Amino acid sequence: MGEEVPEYLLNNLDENLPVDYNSKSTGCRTSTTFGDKLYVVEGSGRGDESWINVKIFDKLTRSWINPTVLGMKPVELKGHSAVLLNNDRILIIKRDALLDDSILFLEVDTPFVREQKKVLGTEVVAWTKGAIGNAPKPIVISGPSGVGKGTLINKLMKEFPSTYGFSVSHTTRAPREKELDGVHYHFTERSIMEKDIRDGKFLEFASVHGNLYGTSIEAVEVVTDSLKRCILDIDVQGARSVRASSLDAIFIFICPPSFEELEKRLRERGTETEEAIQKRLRNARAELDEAKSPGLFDHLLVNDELEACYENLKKLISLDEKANALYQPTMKNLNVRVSHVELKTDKKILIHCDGNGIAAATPSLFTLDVSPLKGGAPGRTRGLTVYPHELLGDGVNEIKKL
Ligand SMILES: Nc1nc2c(ncn2[C@@H]2O[C@H](COP(=O)(O)OP(=O)(O)O)[C@@H](O)[C@H]2O)c(=O)[nH]1
Ligand SMILES: Nc1ncnc2c1ncn2[C@@H]1O[C@H](COP(=O)(O)OP(=O)(O)O)[C@@H](O)[C@H]1O
Repeated sequence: MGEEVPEYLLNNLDENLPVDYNSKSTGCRTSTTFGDKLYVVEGSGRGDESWINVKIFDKLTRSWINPTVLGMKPVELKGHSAVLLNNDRILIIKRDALLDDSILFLEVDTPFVREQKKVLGTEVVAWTKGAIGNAPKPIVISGPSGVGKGTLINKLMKEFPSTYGFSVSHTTRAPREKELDGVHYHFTERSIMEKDIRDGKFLEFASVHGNLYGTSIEAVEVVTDSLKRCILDIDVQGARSVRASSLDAIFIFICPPSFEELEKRLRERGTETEEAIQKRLRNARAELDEAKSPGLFDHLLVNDELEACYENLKKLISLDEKANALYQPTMKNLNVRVSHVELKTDKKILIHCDGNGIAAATPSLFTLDVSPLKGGAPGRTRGLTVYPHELLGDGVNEIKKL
C-alpha cells in the first residue's frame, strides 16, 4: 500500500529542485510514491480557473516528467485524497463532490498503461472513473455488411427498450437518407476523429470499406451507466480490439445463409452505389474467414429466416444473462457530499459525508470496498461497493488518516 508523502517532504523537493515544477499555489495537491517515482496530482476547482495536473518526480534521476495523460480526467478537484492500490493505480477520492462522482483512479502501471507506454514511447498515466456495482456485460455484434445486424439490433431495442442501449459509433462516412447524427452514428470529420483517437477517447477504431469507424469510450459507458446492456455493432477488426481491451463482453458474429443472399439483401436495401456494393462483398469474404479465428467470437449465428434468427439471438443473450448475474448496484444516487476520508484496510476506505441539507437519518459515514475491481482504462473501473458504515467494533480509532 503506497503512502502519501507528507507535504513538507514535497515542499523540500520543490526547494531542492529548481526544475520546471511551477505548482500553482491555490490548488490542492497529493503525492504518492510508486517504486522510484512520486506521482503528484494537483488541481483546483474554482469555476473557470479549474485545472488538474499530473506530474511525476523520478527519484533516481531527480527530475520531473510530464506524462501523457489518457482517459477522462476529472472536471475539477476542490480537494482530494490519494492512495496507491493494487500496486498499479492510485485511488483518488474527490472532496466536496457527490459520493457517486467522487471516486477516480489514476492508473500508473496497469496492463493498459504499460501497453500505451510501449506504443507512445513516453511515461503514461490514465484516468478512469470509479463506478459502484457491476456492469451488465456489453454485447458485440459483427458480421458482413447487409447480413442483417442493424435489423436484429433494432428488433431487440424495440422489444426491450429499458434493457438494451445502442453504442453510437463515430464514422467519417456520409449519412444515408434517414440516418440521424447522434442516433445512428456521430458523423464526423476525419481530422477531428483522428485527434480524438490520439487523445485516447476511443475504445477501438478501424478503417472499414474506406471510412474510419470507432467506438468512443463514452459511447459504451454512457449506456452502461444508465444500467442498460450496451450493444456494439462493429466490424471484425473492432471486435478483435475490444477482445484485447479490459471490456468484458460477449461476441456474436452474424453469418449470411449464402453469398448470393447477402448480395441480394445489400442490393435490395438500396443504400449503396454499385461500387460500394462490390467493395462490401469483397470485404465480406475476408470477414467471414476472420470470424472463424479461434477465441474471437463466442457464437456464430446464421441469419436465414429473420424471426428464427432473432429468437436464437435472444436465447443466446438470456443464457448469458443467467450465467452472469446482471447489475447488482449497492448504493447509488446518494445525495451526500464527501467531506473527508480515512483508510481502514488496504481494501476498505471510510468516507465521511455531509448530507446536502437532507434528513439527519441519512447515513453520513460509508465504507468503500475496492476489493473486486473490474475493468479499468480505457473505460470505467467498476465493481466498487459502498455501504453505510457500522461503527460497532470497527476500531475507528485505529484508522490511519489519509
Ligand atoms: N470497428 C468498428 N466498426 C464499426 C463501427 N461502427 C460500425 N462499424 C462497422 O462498419 C461497417 C459498415 O457499417 P455501415 O457503414 O453502417 O454499413 P452497413 O454495415 O452496410 O450497414 C459494419 O461492419 C459495422 O459493423 C465502430 O464503431 N467500430
Ligand atoms: N433474415 C433476413 N431475410 C431477408 N432480409 C433480411 C433479413 N435480415 C435483414 N434483412 C434485410 O437485409 C437488408 C440489410 O440488413 P441490415 O440490417 O441493414 O444489415 P447490416 O446492418 O448487417 O448491414 C435490409 O434491407 C434488411 O431489411
